Amino acid sequence: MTYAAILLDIEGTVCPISFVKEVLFPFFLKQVDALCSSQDPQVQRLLSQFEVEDVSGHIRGLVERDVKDQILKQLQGIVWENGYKDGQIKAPVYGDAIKFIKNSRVPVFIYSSGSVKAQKLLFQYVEFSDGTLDLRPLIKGYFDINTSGVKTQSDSYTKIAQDVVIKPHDMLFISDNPLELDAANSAGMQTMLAVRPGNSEVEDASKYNPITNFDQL
Ligand SMILES: CSCCC(=O)C(=O)COP(=O)(O)O
Ligand SMILES: [Mg+2]
Repeated sequence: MTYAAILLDIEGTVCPISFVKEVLFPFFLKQVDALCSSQDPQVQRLLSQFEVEDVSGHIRGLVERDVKDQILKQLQGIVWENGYKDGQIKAPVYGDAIKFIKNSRVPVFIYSSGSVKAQKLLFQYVEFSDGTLDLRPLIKGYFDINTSGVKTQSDSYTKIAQDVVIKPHDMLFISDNPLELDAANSAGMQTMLAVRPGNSEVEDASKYNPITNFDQL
């Protein structure tokens, strides 16, 4: 497989799903009430876009159902920033993914449902030895549902390729989600399935070019 750029999903690909579901989401949920009474203008502007009476209940429901909602994802980025900055959160990026990003001979881009702000925080505070490692200088660009659309639609991948100024076929997208791989494939990208401990089992995984480790690239 030859490619000129690589596009990586986050959850279930470069870090475990359990980090998002058992660390990031609970951290956010604990702050929902404080968030809803925040006087911060950016937070207030985002909250006002939820056209519901029970904003706090609505937000909790979105998190519980793991809805990839643009407003929610921006609010999560704002809340997680405090957790990363005061050392409560460190991102457990897989060792093989760290090694791959460090040694990649092609530019590395990220595409996640998490906001670009949340993505940058995750790569700034990568758990490493007894401290953290900042991988941001090695990441060429970030895409989210706000910049590029939802990850299960092929148009999103067409737009990303246009933004990177590359032919879709010259980009390799790796994700744990076959629906995302189908969408990227329809846009002409090459794809691989990330198979990691704790990921949902994928029917017919062999047809998606599965890898369990970035050393296999
Ligand atoms: C950027 S870290 C937060 C991850 C997140 O909120 C999420 O929904 C994960 O989605 P992904 O597209 O990375 O599978
Ligand atoms: Mg994923």
